[in-house]
Amino acid sequence: MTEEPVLRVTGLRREFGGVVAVDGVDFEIPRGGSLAIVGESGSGKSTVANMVVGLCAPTAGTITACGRDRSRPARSAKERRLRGREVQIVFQDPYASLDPRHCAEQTLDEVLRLHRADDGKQQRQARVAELGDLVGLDARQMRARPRALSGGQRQRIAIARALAAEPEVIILDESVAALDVLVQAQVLNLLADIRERTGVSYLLISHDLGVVRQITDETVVMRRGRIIERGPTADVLAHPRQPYTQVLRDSVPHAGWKPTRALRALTEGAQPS
Ligand SMILES: Nc1ncnc2c1ncn2[C@@H]1O[C@H](COP(=O)(O)OP(=O)(O)OP(=O)(O)O)[C@@H](O)[C@H]1O
Repeated sequence: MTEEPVLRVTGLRREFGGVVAVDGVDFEIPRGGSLAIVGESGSGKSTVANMVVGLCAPTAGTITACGRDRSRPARSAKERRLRGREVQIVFQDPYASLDPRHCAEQTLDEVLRLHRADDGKQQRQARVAELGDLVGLDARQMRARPRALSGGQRQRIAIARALAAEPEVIILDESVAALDVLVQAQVLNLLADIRERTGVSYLLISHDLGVVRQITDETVVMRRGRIIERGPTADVLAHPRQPYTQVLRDSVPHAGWKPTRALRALTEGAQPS
């Protein structure tokens, strides 16, 4: 018997007024797996992420995490807590999502109070130290306010905060997009290492195929709210079947990069040939 996927999404749809942002999206992530959603700006990636984590309700379709349905808003604080142990999200800008008055220790302690209510102060302190170690923050950094830390260090706190709830799935919504290349590489290594050590699954939202290549097993490509291509990440990147995916791949900026005619056609709404 095959194991139940940790996350399954079927027929997902979201409308905003007259705009269909997401239309008939299906995918699943096996336990410990890592799936990327790629696509140009406005293709519906973040709307899918927000529906999975529960920030936005689907117009239609189902979302199941750890075998439990989460397609409709949670009806109680207990249900919200339970869902928080299934799926967490890390956004692009940790500065906006971290409380500027709290150091990492306080931020993590707050999550532990919520999700490990039976633990005493000492157990929580030990767990906070463990989480700091896991994301590579030293004692000084754990006691500093967010504004005294670098972007990479702040993003490590955001990752530790997501891990504190011991979720089965972490959504990484452009989580390394704002970091410079060197720090981005360090955080990507860290994420790969965490997956190996904890068995957590990732749903990675990214427009950067270089990032996708490094930490995902499978990729789906979205265009105008629909999935147009899917497969193992290495195959999708090496042998894209859709012209759109080819254009996405070929337009990854590098030294001396100039937009191709196909990319210009795409951004102007025409079908690339
Ligand atoms: N709250 C909202 N109200 C109205 N329209 C929305 C809302 N959120 C998203 N949309 C629309 O839904 C579509 C998909 O947006 P979404 O943010 O999911 O795309 P994306 O692929 O994540 O883009 P980006 O990479 O730029 O973040 C867009 O046309 C967007 O304008």
